[in-house]
Amino acid sequence: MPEHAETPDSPHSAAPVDAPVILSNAVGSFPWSVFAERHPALIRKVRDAFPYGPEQHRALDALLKSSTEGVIEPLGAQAADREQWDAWGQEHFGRSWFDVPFLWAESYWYRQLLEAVEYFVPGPWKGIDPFRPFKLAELDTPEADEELAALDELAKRPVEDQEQALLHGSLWGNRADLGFRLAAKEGEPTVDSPLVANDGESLRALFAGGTLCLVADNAGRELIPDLLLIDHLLLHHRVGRAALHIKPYPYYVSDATTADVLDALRRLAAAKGAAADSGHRLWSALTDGRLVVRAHPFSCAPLPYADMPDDLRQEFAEADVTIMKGDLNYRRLIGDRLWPATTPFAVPTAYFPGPVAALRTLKSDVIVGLDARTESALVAAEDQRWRTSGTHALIQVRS
Ligand SMILES: O=P(O)(O)OC[C@@]1(O)O[C@H](CO)[C@@H](O)[C@@H]1O
Repeated sequence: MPEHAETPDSPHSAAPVDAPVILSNAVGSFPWSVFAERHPALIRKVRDAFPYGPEQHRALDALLKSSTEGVIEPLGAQAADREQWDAWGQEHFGRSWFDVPFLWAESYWYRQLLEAVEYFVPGPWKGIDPFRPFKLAELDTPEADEELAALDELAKRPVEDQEQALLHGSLWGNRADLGFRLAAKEGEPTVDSPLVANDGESLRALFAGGTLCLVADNAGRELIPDLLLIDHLLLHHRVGRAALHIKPYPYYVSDATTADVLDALRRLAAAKGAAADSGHRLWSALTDGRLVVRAHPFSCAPLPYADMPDDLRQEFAEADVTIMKGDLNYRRLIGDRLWPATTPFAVPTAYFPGPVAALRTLKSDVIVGLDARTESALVAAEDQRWRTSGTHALIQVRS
């Protein structure tokens, strides 16, 4: 068993339980680097982006110290979601951040970051998203302009080709979330390599005029292609209705919230040509209810989807297909465990209440559904770096 994993299962987990849960305590491992390197860099970035007062700086200092060399503390008694977090994992309080499940620890770290900047505290900073400047900056780049302008050419191609291109746009839009970029070396990642698993055709076969749930990941240059894909599917009656699941509050740096959806829609509507047309159609779809935005509290839970509450389970059960975007949703979908990479995708997703697809670039150790040849070729070329480099991607489906 790898050093940074443990077999005892979380008391919450209803998922198959054979594979060890990932921890962060092996120095030099990917999860270790998130706590030891990525989080301190993120705190620096957030401090630089806002003129926070002395109390907030002190709280950020305390979080940095606790999460690198201290232990996990409960939320303050005044926090409205304290009971919720106790229920989600009070057994982890008092332990080192590195010694509890990586998924739980990372989620709770983001909750504590919001506490430090007073995001939930009544007062002037309430509701100020510490990541918003970075998300907005992404929408205002020459690359974003080019991507939107390319839609005019795409609109001239056959509808099938458009769908294929928009699906891949949504997939590769996941490549560079801000947390990832904080860790990546200059210029990385750049290549769209062949997919390591590609169930794209099976996914497209599930677009049969019913309901799509798209569980979004990052704002900015990932959310825009997600919205363009939804617009295309609605326009061509490939789906009749879409539910876009976003986060109820800022999370994992660049994860999309309602405010980010609105920024993306405004960005589209203010563009020219086909991009603006999409923006206006999406606006109408929201107005007439063909597109709904959902911000379920479980979207920010530190747990796998195997533990989802009944109302969410019901919603996914009623969809023709649920698309899970991104790396974190993948970890939550299959469980943040060191599965053998050749485990069939259908095994850890067997609990999911309806057809489910993952669109993900590979940015953490977790993976299933590879054929043995693909895994050997990746290992021969890159040792284990392919798991976390963000240069590989997959589409996996369980119908
Ligand atoms: O979910 P996303 O945006 O694709 O990726 C999130 C991520 O950058 O954050 C986690 C580590 O901090 C990993 O799951 C992954 O590397």
